[in-house]
Amino acid sequence: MTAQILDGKATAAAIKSDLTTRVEALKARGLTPGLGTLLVGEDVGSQKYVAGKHRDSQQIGVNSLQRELPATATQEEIEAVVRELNEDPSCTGYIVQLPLPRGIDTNRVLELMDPDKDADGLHPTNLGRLVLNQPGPLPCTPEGILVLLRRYGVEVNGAHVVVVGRGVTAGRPLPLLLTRKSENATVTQCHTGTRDLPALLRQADIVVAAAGVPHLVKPEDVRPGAAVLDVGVSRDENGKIVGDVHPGVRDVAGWISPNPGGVGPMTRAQLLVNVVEAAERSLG
Ligand SMILES: Nc1nc(=O)c2c([nH]1)NC[C@@H]1CN(c3ccc(C(=O)N[C@@H](CCC(=O)O)C(=O)O)cc3)C=[N+]21
Repeated sequence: MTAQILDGKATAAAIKSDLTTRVEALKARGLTPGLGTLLVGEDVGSQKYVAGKHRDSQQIGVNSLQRELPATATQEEIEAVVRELNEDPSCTGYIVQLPLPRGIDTNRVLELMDPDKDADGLHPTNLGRLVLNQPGPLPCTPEGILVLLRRYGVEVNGAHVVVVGRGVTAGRPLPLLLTRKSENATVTQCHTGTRDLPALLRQADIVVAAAGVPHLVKPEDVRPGAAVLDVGVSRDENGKIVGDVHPGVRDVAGWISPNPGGVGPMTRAQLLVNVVEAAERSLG
């Protein structure tokens, strides 16, 4: 069997086309949404993602506000930019690209953000809203994964989803989304402390690999016909992306998200959804 491709690039393009109409409507009401990014340091991967986010924004008519600080920036300098973005009315949503340099208190920076401008859905208030089933911006990678599964008709209701990884942007919030009544999945969360990962993977209808370990999920660990989503963004010595899913999984799985071209573009699309929705909410 060769897996059906969960095409994140095409799905993201469809989402962006829908958002273009909504941005035009906002502009007609006098509000042009603006996406801010704060990038601290010179990490090549982070620079690429941030550049991609601004390219996407421009495509749908959203303004870009790019803020950059050197890796040597202090806590106070970073917090000053966050305050500036909170107060700037032309910035309707923004993200602080993670990770921040060592020595910076990331949680203090994230808590300082205006939760209503939190385009990542990672502010403690918004993660709290998610736990409490209250409306708010959703974390982009988990929501992007759900939208991709929905678009390709992968059954989530009643499915056993095995999530590998417990990072704040993907692995930890994803089970919160999947176990809402509206999605109704059963989730097993695995991580580096999991005793027999292959045994759990083999039970999964859907595998989400978000551990950041190259080729962690092997073909022999995947149930034939399962859906496999690759969130991994490790890089090899040439700077090429290496996912958490072994390429051989393609011959076993029923659905697979390519990497690049799968979850990454969906993450970026959901970021724009959050920016547009925040702007819509601000107009009431
Ligand atoms: N505050 C914050 N929010 C994030 O959402 C966030 C973050 N920090 N830090 C780092 C991770 C990683 N991440 C990616 C986004 C898009 C692609 C993406 O679009 N990748 C392209 C390929 C890009 C390439 O080839 O280099 C693709 O998959 O097709 C990848 C990775 C967001 N992150």
